[in-house]
Amino acid sequence: MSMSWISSSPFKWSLGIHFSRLVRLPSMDGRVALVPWADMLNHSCDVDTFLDYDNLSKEIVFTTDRPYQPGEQVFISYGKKSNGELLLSYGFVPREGANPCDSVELLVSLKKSDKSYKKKLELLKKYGLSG
Ligand SMILES: C[S@@+](CC[C@H](N)C(=O)[O-])C[C@H]1O[C@@H](n2cnc3c(N)ncnc32)[C@H](O)[C@@H]1O
Repeated sequence: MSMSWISSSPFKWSLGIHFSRLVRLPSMDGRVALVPWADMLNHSCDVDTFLDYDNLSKEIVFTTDRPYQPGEQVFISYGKKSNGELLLSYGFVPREGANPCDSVELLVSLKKSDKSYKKKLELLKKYGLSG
């Protein structure tokens, strides 16, 4: 299918808007929405605030984990994501040590020709590290 009717700049802009501003709604099976006022909220690893769809009021509701003072910046959690996930999805990384959810994925491969193949495989399975 030809995509020549889409010029690349508006397309990239739309993708950027979509990926940096969409909100996942837990009570709607993780469906996503663009919520105009919510796109101003920055992420903090220290808060447990979230947005969700309220079926009773038919509104998007913002729930905070504590009271806020007038003028104080209100943060939201974009989810328990590693620094790599935050960088790829939102283009920023929390300062060093600020993200308790940071993790690194390690891919371990095992060759069948390895003389300890069986033993290593057993151990990987035992500790839930085998795919
Ligand atoms: C939903 S928007 C948040 C509002 C945005 N800061 C603004 O000025 O409109 C998401 C973007 O805000 C920025 N952002 C959010 N939280 C941040 C943080 N803790 N540190 C640095 N940049 C952050 C990132 O560029 C991210 O892609």
